[in-house]
Amino acid sequence: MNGIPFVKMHGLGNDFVVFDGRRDPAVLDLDNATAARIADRKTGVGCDQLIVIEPARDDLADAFMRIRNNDGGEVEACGNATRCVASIVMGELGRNDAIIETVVGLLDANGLADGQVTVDMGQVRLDWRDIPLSEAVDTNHIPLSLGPLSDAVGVNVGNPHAVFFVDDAEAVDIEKFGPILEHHEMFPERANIEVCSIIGENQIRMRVWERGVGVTRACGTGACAVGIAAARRGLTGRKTDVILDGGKLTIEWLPDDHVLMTGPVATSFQGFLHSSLLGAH
Ligand SMILES: N[C@@H](CCC[C@H](N)C(=O)O)C(=O)O
Repeated sequence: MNGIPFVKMHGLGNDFVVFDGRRDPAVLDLDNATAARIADRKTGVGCDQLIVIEPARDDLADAFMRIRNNDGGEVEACGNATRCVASIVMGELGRNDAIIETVVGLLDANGLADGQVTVDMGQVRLDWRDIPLSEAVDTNHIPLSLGPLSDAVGVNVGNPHAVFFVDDAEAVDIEKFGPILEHHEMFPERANIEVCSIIGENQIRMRVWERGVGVTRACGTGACAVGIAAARRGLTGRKTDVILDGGKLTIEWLPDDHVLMTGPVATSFQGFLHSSLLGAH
């Protein structure tokens, strides 16, 4: 078969094209335009994020994971893809644990008996400079309003998130407000936008507009941000179930400020990338 092999995976419908750069060096150092062409659902393979597994840089890590959004831009974190990559690496190692390296650090992953994967997404950052925000404001009450959305909580889980609580998350036109908020001047690196409602004890319904993608069926780092935001506001405890369009993630904000995310991993199919999609590479 011609072309570069990839596997199409997803976490709760948040879908990925996963390449193995350890075996196929042609996928290392993709430029943004090439990544966007591959991720495009009309002209390419189609995915929310394009993932390249690379050799680990750190001796402690089992593999490095590079993450690009659907628009081709490289980003720091992707919770759902980390579970998928961890499941590949754990399979290779014949172990139930793996350390996945990203541009923001080392993430510990553990496979559970029921097939789900837990990832320690690292230390959460809550200072305005770290979200980052463009002004020194209380990140538990960011003064920002648009339509039915106001008073956001800022959380950085490796990547920037703004969480809005509303009475009914289903009623919000996220396609309308998401892109405006993603590009709001308050967020110098743009932001992922979560809209959520408390629907029971330690149960949160969440919808997401992802930076560099749009509406997705799930966002792992977004669910972490929502769990942390709800606990910061005193709306839930530190362990919550977050219900996304694609299903449930369990989030636990630990006393040392690390955040654990637990959820499923799925493989859709294996394919080969047509060389024309790699352009100059
Ligand atoms: N789908 C992801 C997040 C991917 C990156 C995000 N769109 C960003 O730009 O920061 C997840 O599961 O966390």
